Amino acid sequence: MIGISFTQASMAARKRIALVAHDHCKTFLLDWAERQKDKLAEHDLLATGTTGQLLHKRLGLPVESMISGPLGGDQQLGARIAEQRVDMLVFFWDPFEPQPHDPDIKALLRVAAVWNIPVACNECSADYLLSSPLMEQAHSYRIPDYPAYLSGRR
Ligand SMILES: O=C(CO)COP(=O)(O)O
Repeated sequence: MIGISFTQASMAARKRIALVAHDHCKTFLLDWAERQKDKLAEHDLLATGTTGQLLHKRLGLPVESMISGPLGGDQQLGARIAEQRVDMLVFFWDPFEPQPHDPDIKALLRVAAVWNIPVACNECSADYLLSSPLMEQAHSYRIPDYPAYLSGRR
């Protein structure tokens, strides 16, 4: 990435996990979340609108819900990532159906890559993430050095 320098940030042991699923993938996410409930309960959960409502109903855990995805929820989560208020994204996006808010979805996935947060796009990768020893410990990771970026923008 030209013109961007990086710095180290600390990710706390307790993660802020964003959970999102498109309609045809919601059952997969809900079943996965129920299976992983004990692990998820150790972290803070947030989600797009419908996904959050369904997760709360299924798990009985607190879930901070944004607006529904097609109405701007993906963008809300993207903004939280840019503000370093989300540590991890589990997004079961639908590989078989076009979505009306595709630009928002791309933007969410892009900003997650920019800020170097772990992303799982399906059940198997989500299992790999949750089974990482890093889930239970604070660790440092690389993020864009925004003050350095800004001082170079003269
Ligand atoms: O569309 C979504 C993500 O792009 C998900 O939104 P909902 O959780 O509101 O269905």
